Amino acid sequence: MQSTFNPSDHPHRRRNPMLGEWVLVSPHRAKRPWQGQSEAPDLVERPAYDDKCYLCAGNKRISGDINPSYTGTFVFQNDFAALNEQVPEYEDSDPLFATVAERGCSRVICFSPDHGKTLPEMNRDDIAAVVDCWQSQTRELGEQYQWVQVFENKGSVMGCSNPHPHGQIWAQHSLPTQVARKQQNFSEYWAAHGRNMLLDYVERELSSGERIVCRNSDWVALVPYWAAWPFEVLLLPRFTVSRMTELSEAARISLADAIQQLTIRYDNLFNTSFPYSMGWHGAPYDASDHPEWQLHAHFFPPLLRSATVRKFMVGYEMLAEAQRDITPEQAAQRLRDLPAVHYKQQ
Ligand SMILES: O=C1CCN([C@@H]2O[C@H](COP(=O)(O)O)[C@@H](O)[C@H]2O)C(=O)N1
Repeated sequence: MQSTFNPSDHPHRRRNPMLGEWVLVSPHRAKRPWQGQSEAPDLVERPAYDDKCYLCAGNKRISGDINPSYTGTFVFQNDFAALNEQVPEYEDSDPLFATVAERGCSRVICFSPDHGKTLPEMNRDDIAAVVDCWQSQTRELGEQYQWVQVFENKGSVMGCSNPHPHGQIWAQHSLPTQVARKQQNFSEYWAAHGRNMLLDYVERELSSGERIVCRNSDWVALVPYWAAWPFEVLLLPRFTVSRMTELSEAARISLADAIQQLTIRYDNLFNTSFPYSMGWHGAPYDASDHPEWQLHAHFFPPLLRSATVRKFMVGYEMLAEAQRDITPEQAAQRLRDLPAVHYKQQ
């Protein structure tokens, strides 16, 4: 047995300080042969307009509403909303069957009228228009709700029900489970150290460099030390900002650049439209300033070793804790070394 511990060879656990959870890292497992399920690579070239698409400009949605001939982003109320306002008050604090009525809203944001262009294929100004829309929607909904969840499910393998590039915005009165847990851990870190956890973390990562994927003057995309998904990325600001609504125009433009750099690398990893679920977390919309919070985005991609082999969070991960094969450092290196030009433009 090797006398000294080597994190690139030896199984070990890493702790996620945002969620207070551990991840099992088993570096040697990445070498095992794969004879399981293969995902069909997404090599489909989509047209700029599809007359059967419910999200395309000018088309009729399932509700019978006609989409406007939009030329930028387009936001509509989800016709199958998971949350709505017409809910009577109800709360039962039974220790085994606690229940509370929840009110909110669900919206869909079409990134652009182009049915075939995902974020990595859009130009930076059009990505900045998506960022502006995230900000304006969050500002509007943050007036009424404590929590606004901006997210995108990209690719059919992520359960995305419509290929037209889009995201969703759900807003609600309660703090969802993951957010409440972050609130607790950020507050405890602030109380113990008098500093902001993610500002400390981003400084440590920038000085180490080994998990950085790409960066610009305002933002850094990195594979977090405690990443669970193989090519999971945390997108962090290098400046103090606790909510999406506080981003200046310059910070929104540099964010569009960071998103473009990251998602191009993602597509270049396996020369396919790289599936992921992504979303933003920032301070809740309540009366506090929340100096313990930093705005940040998570990218959770399922692919593991090719356009057709994905990681499954099943078995051990459902019963014990998240587990990964390649280390975060190896994943970051793979992404960092990829070309900055999209494979379709090469
Ligand atoms: O006519 C439609 C089609 C899809 N939708 C909504 O668009 C959303 C697409 O998002 P997903 O691809 O992430 O499922 C989905 O939640 C679905 O309910 C409408 O609201 N109206």
